Amino acid sequence: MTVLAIDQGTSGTKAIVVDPSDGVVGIAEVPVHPVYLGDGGVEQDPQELLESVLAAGHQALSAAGRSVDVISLANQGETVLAWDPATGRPLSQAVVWQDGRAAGICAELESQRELIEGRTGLALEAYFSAPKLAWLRRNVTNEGVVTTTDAWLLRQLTGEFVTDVTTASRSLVLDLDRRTWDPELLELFALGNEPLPRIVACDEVIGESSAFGAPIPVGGQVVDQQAALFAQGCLEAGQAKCTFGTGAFLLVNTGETGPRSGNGLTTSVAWTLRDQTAYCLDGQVFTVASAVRWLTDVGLISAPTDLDPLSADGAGDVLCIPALAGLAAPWWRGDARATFTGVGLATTRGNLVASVLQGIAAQIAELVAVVEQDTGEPLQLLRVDGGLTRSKALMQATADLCQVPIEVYSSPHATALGAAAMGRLAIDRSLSVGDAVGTAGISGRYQPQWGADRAADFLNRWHDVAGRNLEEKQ
Ligand SMILES: O=P(O)(O)OC[C@H](O)CO
Repeated sequence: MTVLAIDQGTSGTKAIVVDPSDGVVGIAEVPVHPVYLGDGGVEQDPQELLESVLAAGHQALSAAGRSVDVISLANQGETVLAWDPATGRPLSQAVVWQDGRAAGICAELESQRELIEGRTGLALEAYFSAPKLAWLRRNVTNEGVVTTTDAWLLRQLTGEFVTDVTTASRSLVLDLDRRTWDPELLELFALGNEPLPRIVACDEVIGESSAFGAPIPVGGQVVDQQAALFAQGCLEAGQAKCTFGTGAFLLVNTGETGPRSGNGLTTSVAWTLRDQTAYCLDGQVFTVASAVRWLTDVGLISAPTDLDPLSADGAGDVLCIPALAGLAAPWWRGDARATFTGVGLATTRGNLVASVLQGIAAQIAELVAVVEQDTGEPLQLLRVDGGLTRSKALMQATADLCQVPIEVYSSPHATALGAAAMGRLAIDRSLSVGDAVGTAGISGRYQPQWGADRAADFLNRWHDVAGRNLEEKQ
């Protein structure tokens, strides 16, 4: 069964054609261009998203030179828009997951925090989709429907009005244990009268698409992070992956139950496959490739390939909290901003670059510590994927500060491969979940080179600076 898997991400859309015996036989990538507004807004042009999906799909298919049996779609998770259900025409810009403008809507619901967080497993934060949907209704339009981008793209491809259960679990209006829309929460966000997409499993065939020629079934729909967790073969409780993309996203499989984190992580549906649901705990670093793009924009590096040579001499006395778009789990301070401390006349460009990489790794180490607290088990191994795993300096800093061995996934297409495996499960009911994923190849390993004391000392100092930074903002 050959699959066209499309990974519609924040900075681009990737499409791959995967054949079970020949592997990836066609690849195409089309960039998309988020616009960073001064007020914390981050928007995308929905038409650009759709065109990128169509262009990447067509290009991958023509590179592969063969037909496919199913089309799969991984999506950004929390990016939303308003659109006309009759025509599919967008009625707003897409409001991107990094957009902080719905923070006021969350603040208004402060007294309901416990109820919302307990029922959804999430944090009452503008990052998730329902506050953004409410923001669109209040500030942009009362017309049409408001949904996450997957529901709109799937409508464009198939004519169906659906979202998958993993995407719904990133909304703040899903009852996580029942996996149904929650009327009480919808009322709280003033979304009670909105038509909502039907929630489907990740391995459901939702319809057919003629967007790429002859009609092809569409099945295998999932949030991009969950797709990568699946591709990395994290099928057992306790197995974890971190994807280094626009942000970094650490997910740990928790098995058939969705335990609520007492420590600031969030809980989502990892997938529903073969009528079985798996859950995951997840923590986020909002800016990783975004931080590297910022380093490029301000002229500290000319391209991501400069990261390793420039940071070779280390950060010196410089400590960086790279909170360029706020701090996510476990702090949940969207208002935080980046700081550099310890900068002196002898500080070099390389010290600043190294401090940003260390700051990213420190945030991941904070997440690992919370995962260990929540699960009561030390993490044995962290599997990683995503473009920035090419930075050996960043991977080594992550191994050093997390004090965990790291294995780098051998393919640069983890997310698309995860969606493709779900697509195969959708059209081949005899295929098992384990056989659909196969064995993850490893292209690199990193062992911690720092001792535990050195890592703890660094993290204590880093944590103090982060804490002072947050106090000053209060
Ligand atoms: O577009 P990516 O790959 O950076 O991932 C987006 C995240 O899933 C947002 O939560």
